[in-house]
Amino acid sequence: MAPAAVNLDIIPTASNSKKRAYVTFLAGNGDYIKGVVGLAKGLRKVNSAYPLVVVVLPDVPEEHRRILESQGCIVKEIEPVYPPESQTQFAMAYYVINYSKLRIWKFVEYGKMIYLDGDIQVFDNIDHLFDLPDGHFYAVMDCFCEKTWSHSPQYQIGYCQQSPEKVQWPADMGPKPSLFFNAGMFVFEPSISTYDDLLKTLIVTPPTPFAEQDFLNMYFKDIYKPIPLVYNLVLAMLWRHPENVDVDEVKVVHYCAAGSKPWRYTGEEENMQREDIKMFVKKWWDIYNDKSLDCNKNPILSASSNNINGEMPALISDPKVTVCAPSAA
Ligand SMILES: O=c1ccn([C@@H]2O[C@H](COP(=O)(O)OP(=O)(O)O)[C@@H](O)[C@H]2O)c(=O)[nH]1
Ligand SMILES: OC[C@H]1O[C@H](O[C@@H]2[C@@H](O)[C@H](O)[C@@H](O)[C@H](O)[C@@H]2O)[C@H](O)[C@@H](O)[C@H]1O
Ligand SMILES: [Mn+2]
Repeated sequence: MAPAAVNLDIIPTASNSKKRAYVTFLAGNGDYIKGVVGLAKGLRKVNSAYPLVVVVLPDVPEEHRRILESQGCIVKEIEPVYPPESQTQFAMAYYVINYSKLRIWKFVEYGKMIYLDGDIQVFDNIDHLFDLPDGHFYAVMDCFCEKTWSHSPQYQIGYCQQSPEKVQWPADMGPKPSLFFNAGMFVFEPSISTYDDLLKTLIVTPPTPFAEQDFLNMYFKDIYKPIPLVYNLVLAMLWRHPENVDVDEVKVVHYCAAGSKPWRYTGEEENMQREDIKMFVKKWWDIYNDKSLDCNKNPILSASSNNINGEMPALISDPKVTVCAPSAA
């Protein structure tokens, strides 16, 4: 049995009435912009009530920032955060830029935020996660079975927290490691004191292969609470732990398996010809290509609050036209 996740049916409503937002991260002038545009459209499709803040590094071209703004995103530039110098090899060389995610703790104009990687898509509304009680760090448990984990003792002995009964943690390997989350999706509360402490701690923490993911796991291990994997389906779960996955229940998909990023998908890599993978890649493209989900800053819509009849303008109820400013923005 996998460790019990928080039961989302019985969560009390958080008292926190401060602003809320989704936040994602964009670096470079490559094709991740497509991922973020897809995400913005996906959040709109499921009627999320909260805006998407896109944190960009200075190397994101002006043109890409304009595209994001035209999609209704709030673009905020941040300075990169670099890890201390070391000889460590990251699981992927580009993970070095991911420490910049730590800057999002600075956004205290928001009481609570949900971080989503740019290679994530939402297929169902997850706004209710903002109501989770304060004081914890919520995320989905990761899987240790893919080759990117080959540096770890877990991988070497075939242990995965997703099916801990298959290979038990051996007593002679010391205490069982704490639960480990995937850092592509998490619910957190911005805080200046946490932000300052994160950066101070980073300076004295040697980098490890999963970069900021390892660091966040270490930093938040005492307040981490797992949430069900429907909130961040790491695609490798489909072939590593199929008994844990109900494809029809999945709300959030994380295209992190090698070869699965929809905008780079060729179908050639291992597992990429699976029907479930092809279905999720197609579903991503359907959202990305759906023109009715483009943010349409139509002046008629923005005049709606002045409507003299006190009625909703016809356009608002027209399903082909999308209001881009979320109601709670
Ligand atoms: O060239 C890049 C590489 C990464 N990212 C951002 O960093 C996140 C983490 O990288 P990625 O999702 O590729 O890692 P994975 O989840 O596949 O391990 C991405 O989702 C993007 O939000 C980016 O903007 N540009
Ligand atoms: O910088 C570290 C990165 O680590 C994560 O990568 C994943 C992914 O690469 C899979 O291929 C692995 O199998 C999986 O376990 C691993 O966690 C996050 O998704 C990403 O947002 C980022 O934090
Ligand atoms: Mn990712």
